[in-house]
Amino acid sequence: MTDVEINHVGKFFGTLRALSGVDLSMRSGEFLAVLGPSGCGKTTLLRCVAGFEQIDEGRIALGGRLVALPGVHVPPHRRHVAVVPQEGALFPHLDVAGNVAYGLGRGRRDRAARVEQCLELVGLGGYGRRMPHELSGGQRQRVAVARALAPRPPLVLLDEPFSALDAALRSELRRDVRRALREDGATAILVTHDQAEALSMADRVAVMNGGRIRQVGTPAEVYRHPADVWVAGFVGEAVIVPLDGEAPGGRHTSPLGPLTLRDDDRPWDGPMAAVVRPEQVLMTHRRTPQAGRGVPAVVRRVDYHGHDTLVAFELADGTEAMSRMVDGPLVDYRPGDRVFVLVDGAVAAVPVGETVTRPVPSPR
Ligand SMILES: Nc1ncnc2c1ncn2[C@@H]1O[C@H](COP(=O)(O)OP(=O)(O)OP(=O)(O)O)[C@@H](O)[C@H]1O
Repeated sequence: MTDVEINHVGKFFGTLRALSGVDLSMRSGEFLAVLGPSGCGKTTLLRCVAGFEQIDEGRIALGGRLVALPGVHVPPHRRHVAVVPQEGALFPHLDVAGNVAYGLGRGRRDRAARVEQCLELVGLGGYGRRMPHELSGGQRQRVAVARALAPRPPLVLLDEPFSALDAALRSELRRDVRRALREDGATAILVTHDQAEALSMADRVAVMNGGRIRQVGTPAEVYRHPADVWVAGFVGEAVIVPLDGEAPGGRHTSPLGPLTLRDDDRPWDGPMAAVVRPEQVLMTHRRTPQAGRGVPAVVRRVDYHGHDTLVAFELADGTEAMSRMVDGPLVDYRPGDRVFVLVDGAVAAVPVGETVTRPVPSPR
């Protein structure tokens, strides 16, 4: 296990600034997801931590040891870091056990036992004699994770390791990999553009855009208290409702009806907006007592997802928004239906501007 300190790291590719003032602090055993859209710099950040790229600004320390500083660069093999790439890249001529044993010293007495233990951690106990071409894509990724864990690296870096897999396999593998890392006590950084993956796996999520960290927090913090409108929209679906800018808290009127703001203590500087999550929008066909104050709307689109349904609707003033409801017999909406909507519970208030507004909290 190791702790990670990334201070004000900057990285250029020629004139392109790929990373800018990146600050991140992780405690030993923590699982951090770096979440951001394509091209935001997350792989570059991972490569700087692994030692595959040199940094131009700032510093990186792993386990209290300085490994990167402009002009100072500890090479990857001396950083004690394991990387699980997008597609496992197993050695095709070695069997599963040979792949997993690859990073273990030849003389290790517990070699075979450790290999089997790692295979069991990833749910592949007994697969040691199979060749990589005899495995499914998901099984190959599991072997890649087992291979990374085998030498007990203090830090494991995962670069979109599930992106090539189908949805059902992905969620199963996420759970198993999360458990394996936890049981092994590894500190881990996962890079992903998939918000569900980041929120479901990580202890904390660092949301990145344009080479900068926009917010760091627990999954619930970044979802419920996004730092700004951009983070709100990237981490889950959001209906953004401009606020009038008068009062710092309390109740606000909006096209969606009255809104109660959650972040009452938040400084109110510049234009602000409310972030309404679709699951907070209740929808009924009739004005029930619960939706007595409901606002009339017309259903425009219905996206059925099995476990839930996302209904897009339009208010009288043309505002478009969404309601998410758990699938059930009462969920029966069609485009053109006249309905009533109501926002249930408090909502976050966020600055509209593109600036970073929250300090990066330390995990300690
Ligand atoms: N070796 C390189 N040379 C020049 N530019 C690069 C290099 N590697 C990355 N970049 C650029 O740096 C920026 C960040 O790239 P990076 O791969 O870190 O993004 P990312 O968030 O991981 O994206 P993706 O999810 O698509 O992999 C991009 O604009 C990319 O084109």
